[in-house]
Parts: sequence; C-alpha cells; structure tokens
Amino acid sequence: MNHSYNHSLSANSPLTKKSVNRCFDGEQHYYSHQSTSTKTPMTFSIYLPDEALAGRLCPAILYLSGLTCNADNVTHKAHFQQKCSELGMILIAPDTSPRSSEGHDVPNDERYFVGQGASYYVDATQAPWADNFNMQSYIVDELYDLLRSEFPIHSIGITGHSMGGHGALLLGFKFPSKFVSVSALSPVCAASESAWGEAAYTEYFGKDESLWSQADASKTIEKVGQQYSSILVDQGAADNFLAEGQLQTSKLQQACEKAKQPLTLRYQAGHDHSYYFIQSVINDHIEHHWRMAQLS
Ligand SMILES: N[C@@H](CCC(=O)N[C@@H](CSC=O)C(=O)NCC(=O)O)C(=O)O
Repeated sequence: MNHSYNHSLSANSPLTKKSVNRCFDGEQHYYSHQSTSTKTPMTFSIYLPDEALAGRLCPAILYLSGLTCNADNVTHKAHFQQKCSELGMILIAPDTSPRSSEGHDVPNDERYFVGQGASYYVDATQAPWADNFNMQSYIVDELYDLLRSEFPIHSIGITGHSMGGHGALLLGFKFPSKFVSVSALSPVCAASESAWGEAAYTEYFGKDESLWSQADASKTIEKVGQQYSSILVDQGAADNFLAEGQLQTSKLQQACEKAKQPLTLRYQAGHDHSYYFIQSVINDHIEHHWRMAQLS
C-alpha cells in the first residue's frame, strides 16, 4: 500500500504529536494532551494502519495496561502492530494514571499497587486522590470523545491486561453503549476482593466496603447481565498472581454464568503473567475485536 498518507489533526486539536514510526503497513504514533479529568498532561500511543492514515473509518481497540505500566509496555512488548496492520485496526494504549510533572503535583504511594501507575480505571472520591485520579471519566468520556473526533474510528472495543483487564471488563459492562466488544488478558476479576484492590479502594473510596462493588468487574457483570454476544478472556495457567489470589478468575466465570453472558475463558498451559504471554495470544484478541466490529 502507498505509504505517503499523512494523518492530520483538527485545526484546534488539543493533541501534541510526540513521535511517529513506520511499522508494518501503518504508523505507531504517540500524543500528549492536557486532561480536564486528571488535571495533568496525559500521554497515549495509537497505531494507525494505512487505511486509517488514508482517512478510511477503521475499528479500534482501547488497550488498558496493568499496574506499574505506561503506554510503552504494550506498544513495545506485545507485538500487536502486524496483526492490526493486516486487519486494518487501530489500537490505542493510554497511560494508567495521572503522574507528577513540572507544575503538576499528583499524590503518590510507595506501594506499586496504589498511586501513580495504578489507577484501577475508577473515579476516586476521597482526598487526596479525588482531584486527579479520575481515570474512568478520562477513558470513557474525555479520551473516548477525543479519539473519535481526531481519528477515523468506526467503532471501539476494549481490552486490557491484569488491572487493565479489570478496567476493560468493568468499563465494558458499565458503559456497553460505548464499546462493541470486550476481551481481557489475565484480568483481575474481583478487584474489591483482591489484596491490591482492597489497599487501593480503601484509599480511593474510604473504608465502607459497600462502595467498592461498583468498582468490581465480576459484581458489575452479575448486576447488569449479558451485554455482548461473547467475551474472550485468556489466563496463563502458570501465572504467579493467579496462584496468589489476586486474579480470582473463577469469580468471573461464576458471574458470567449468573448473568448469562457468554464467555470464552482459556487457561493457557505453562504461561505466566508477562508480556511473553500477551504476545502469544494478542492476535486472537485483535481478531475477536475485528469480528465483533464487523457485526456492529
Ligand atoms: N512485582 C512487580 C509487579 C508489577 C507487575 O507485574 N506489573 C504487571 C501488571 S500486574 C497487574 O496489573 C505488568 O504488566 N508489568 C509490566 C511489564 O512490562 O511486564 C513490580 O514490583 O513491578
């Protein structure tokens, strides 16, 4: 395909282009912008296949990353670009939380599962987090609208890894009118009952645990019922976080059964929690979102 296409931002775009790299039949871009939800600068990566660079509407996947990640982890390590190029799919990877930068002081915590790099994709209600930690609003309102106005997007599916898998399931089922498809890789399935989530939700929502269920993927699925014709979840059978009880995959399975939500849950023998696992199954997830987008 001719690669002389040049995607242009709108005249008053709030986005600043940070980098462009040719990759297969498409381009890997990075952008930053000032977010009204987090009150900080935010960065995201976006892979644009040549169809999108030529201005044709393409299906998109929003990929939410896990604890300690930023946009780089999936962009550099998941190897999704070739399959997205083949199918003509856009993939967007936002940062996982607001972060401190010059002129922007954001709360933090010495635990890697609380604070900067660990948002849980919820809107915090307690000080000091509530000012900046509004990642649910950032993803489903601000970034969602920005992406649709600045890029040729036909429809958006949502996926993610680990705490990002929690985010994909949670936001996919809380806001089904926004997403045409959902999948997850090694997701935290019941964040309100995992040690990571208990620590973070005490900070973000306070000690009243009844407030935590609205930030729990399995409880949300059970509450709202079937929303998608099928969802795809892959889980490494040799994942240390599964063994430690952080992921609780069986709770997702039970919730989907109660909700009558069709679920394809695959335990992958020998696979751990790392991006080597993600590389091994990411093509199936891209194809899942592509198929669902064709039906939308
Ligand atoms: N012990 C590690 C924990 C961090 C970690 O494993 N992060 C995972 C996600 S875990 C759940 O959300 C991850 O995706 N890491 C990035 C990567 O590139 O592998 C630590 O202390 O850092």
